[in-house]
Amino acid sequence: ERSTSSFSYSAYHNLEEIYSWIDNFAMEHSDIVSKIHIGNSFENRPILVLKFSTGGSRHPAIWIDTGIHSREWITHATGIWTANKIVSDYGKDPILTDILKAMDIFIELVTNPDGFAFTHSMNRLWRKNKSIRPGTFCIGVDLNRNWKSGFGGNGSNSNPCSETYHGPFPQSEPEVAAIVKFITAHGDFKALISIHSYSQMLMYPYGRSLEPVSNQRELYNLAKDAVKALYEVHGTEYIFGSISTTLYVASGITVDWAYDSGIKYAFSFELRDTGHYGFLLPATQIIPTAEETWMAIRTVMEHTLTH
Ligand SMILES: O=C(O)[C@H](Cc1ccccc1)CC(O)(O)C[N+](=O)[O-]
Ligand SMILES: [Zn+2]
Repeated sequence: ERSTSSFSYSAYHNLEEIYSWIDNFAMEHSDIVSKIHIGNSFENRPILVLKFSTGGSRHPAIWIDTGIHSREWITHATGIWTANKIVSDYGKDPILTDILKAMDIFIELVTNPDGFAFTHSMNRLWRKNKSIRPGTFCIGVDLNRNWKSGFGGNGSNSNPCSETYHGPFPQSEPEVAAIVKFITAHGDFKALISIHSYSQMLMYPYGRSLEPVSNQRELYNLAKDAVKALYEVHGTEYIFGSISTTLYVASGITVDWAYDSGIKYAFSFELRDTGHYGFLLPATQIIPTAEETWMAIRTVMEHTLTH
């Protein structure tokens, strides 16, 4: 009996439960799934990535990260359900099967493990990582402001006590540096999807400026198609557009770094809801959220495969 079949995909789980699920999941699906240890967090927890591959040495790749902000629990839960969806649907869903025959998918489920552990132990609304440095008593860097692209610009803060503190220098945080090292060494990522909550938005670069990216029209139309596919599942309405024009200016963010590194299909999701529950989204909404989000993710993946 597979231990992942006793795992509840409709409940929130703590770090230990997720890490043991990752181990079991990779073992039980070893034909297509492998677990990669890409580094360690500030408090020395392992940073783990699930790789989905049907073989081939040089497949172009797609990156998905969840939980970069630790309080956004719906994102880890959605990522876990999505991982299981991929192994369940491979060989059955022709679109996914085509994607996986040609491309590899990498999912980092707990992108901020120290912060995530802290949301379970001490502060449910913790956002940043848990790094500490001389000169301040305030803890943590906003990992979605620590990337090199636009580092230190508007929409990030140099005050270590700020929730959007960008850190002392780009990639100062091990959680960011590990991803940069992995994606750069791989060298053939075609798409990146960084998943946040909440607001119900699908966004693309830039965050650091109002200037449109070169393939803005393509990204706009892809986001429109993805949001439509999402809506058709449960009627959830998303807005979409560039980060700076749809939400606010934010600098040093994941998707701007990805785009500037040549990943032309870079997106950020803001999952459910629009503020009623916010970060405290009830577990009853995990599976409906994951089901609708999958349709948008699959739309982005399919476009990446065919363009
Ligand atoms: O400010 C943020 O990093 C996200 C918005 C965002 C998401 C992706 C790229 C740039 C900004 C908002 C959130 O998901 O963190 C929710 N929040 O403000 O806590
Ligand atoms: Zn966030």
